Amino acid sequence: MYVVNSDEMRNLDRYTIETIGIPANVLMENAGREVARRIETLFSRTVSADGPARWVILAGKGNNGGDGLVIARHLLEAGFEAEVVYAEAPERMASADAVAQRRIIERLGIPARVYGAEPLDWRAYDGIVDALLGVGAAGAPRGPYAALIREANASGLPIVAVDLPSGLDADTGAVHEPCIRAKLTVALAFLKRGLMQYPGADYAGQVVCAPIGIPAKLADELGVQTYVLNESVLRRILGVDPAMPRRQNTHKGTYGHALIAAGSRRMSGAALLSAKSALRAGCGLVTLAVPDRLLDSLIGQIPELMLAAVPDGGTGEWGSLGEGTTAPAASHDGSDAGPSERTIGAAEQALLSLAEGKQAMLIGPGMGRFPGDSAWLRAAWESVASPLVIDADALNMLADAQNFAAWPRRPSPTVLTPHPGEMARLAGVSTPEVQHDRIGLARRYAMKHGVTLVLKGARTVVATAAGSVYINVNGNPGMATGGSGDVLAGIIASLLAQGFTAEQAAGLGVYLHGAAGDRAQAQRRSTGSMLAGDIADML
Ligand SMILES: NC(=O)C1=CN([C@@H]2O[C@H](COP(=O)(O)OP(=O)(O)OC[C@H]3O[C@@H](n4cnc5c(N)ncnc54)[C@H](O)[C@@H]3O)[C@@H](O)[C@H]2O)[C@H](O)CC1
Ligand SMILES: [K+]
Repeated sequence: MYVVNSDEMRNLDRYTIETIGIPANVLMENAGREVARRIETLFSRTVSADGPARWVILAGKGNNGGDGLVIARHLLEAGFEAEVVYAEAPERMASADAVAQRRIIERLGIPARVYGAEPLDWRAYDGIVDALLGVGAAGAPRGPYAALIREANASGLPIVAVDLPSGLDADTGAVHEPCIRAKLTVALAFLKRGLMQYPGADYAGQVVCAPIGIPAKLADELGVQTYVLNESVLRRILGVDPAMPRRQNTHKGTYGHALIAAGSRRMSGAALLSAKSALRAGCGLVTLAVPDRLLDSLIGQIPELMLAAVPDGGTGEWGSLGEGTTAPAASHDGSDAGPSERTIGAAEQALLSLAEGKQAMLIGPGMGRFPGDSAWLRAAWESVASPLVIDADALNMLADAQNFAAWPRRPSPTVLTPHPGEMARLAGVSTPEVQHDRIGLARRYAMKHGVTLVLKGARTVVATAAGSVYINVNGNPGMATGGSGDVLAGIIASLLAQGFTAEQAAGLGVYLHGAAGDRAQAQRRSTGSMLAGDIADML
């Protein structure tokens, strides 16, 4: 359930060896035996009645290679044939523990050779163990490492990666050229971040985590704050029950009232999707505030929903503020604020008074952009007392606000739910830069701005202001469809209205959203035909 980066793994490793006193060679033995055991369970020991399956172990010069040598020994013991191919001359083994393993291999007479002397005949093998590079790798695989990776990938044989596929960046999930394409990756002691984000997750194949004797509680003690978002983490780390049981003696007021400011003439459906999802996620009441002209068209579409009209000058758009009062603008930095004062429109006043007495507010789905919107958002940012979810167009208002970093911290929770494009605008980087290190970027942004950040996309990342990160692993590509984000934003607002903290609401919300998406896929038996409304219906 813990996910570590390479620095954290090195610290855990060192602490276990030096402070706890478990010898490094014991960890290496455990690692090799655990990987061998997985191979024994998943792959046949025999190719025919009279011949054992033959595996080749590609061994690098570090401890990852040392693990590989232990694997060779255990595979032989289990009835496989095993052969070692060193990436570099064995005299160049970099660690004392790997050297010790090499001597054992030599004494046992296990066949071994150095890559490059003569061409490898890959047809002689039934499987490959990738023990070339582990968490000690730096940059793209070089020299014989790169050549071996290319040949292994081209062989078509099943590859089992030790700790992580060689060529994968353990910290980000970015892949170097070349990178092992594994069928199975056995992560040692803890999952590495790179295995949990794309494209790394694709190269890792099936991922299992094997215990090697490093006590899990050390991760907590050494400050690891990154987790896989599964039921056990929801319960034990976030302190929520995903079944959301209710006490008998409760009423709708117990579950909070959410206000959703959303929709415009061309995107009223986004507002309905958010509102429906908020209701389905369990809050007691939901009020949807829309530009006045839209209101009639929404009546009766969701009977449980309450509607509120915001003055729009007959346009059906936000921001047609109409007659307003004047407020000092000294604290406002929005690009449209006047030098000394700013007009508060009737729409803004209507919305702020609607927000009073609500337990959560969502701003953004289908809202569109309008002149002065960044300053408008800042007014909500400062005036709305309840927890706030900022989604979709409202995120772009935030991105366009001058000096968002200097906005005051909100006293109540704030959740931002960008997709990678919106995240790029918020952070002032390109979308590929966001995708290159989603966990790192999300965490830095959340900590810098004191918000809870939900960076959407396959393997959604939830990052908190305190530096915790949750990586979601459920959901499916059917959820890559218009309106899916509106559903998520509605769920999170609903959970906030019910009194969950921002961290709980974002984590549980992302998990429930993915679980509902998986149910929708199961019911439709297809990802292509899934609609966002199906996700809302499956909540
Ligand atoms: N989790 C644990 O506590 C244990 C992990 N084990 C295994 O050890 C590796 C990490 O071992 P380390 O020696 O630190 O590094 P590597 O084996 O990953 O390789 C480093 C080695 O390779 C050279 N090198 C680095 N980058 C490149 C490159 N781009 N191209 C070519 N060569 C490169 C570098 O010079 C080093 O010599 C961990 O993943 C586990 O598999 C322990 O066995 C048990 C305890
Ligand atoms: K490896």
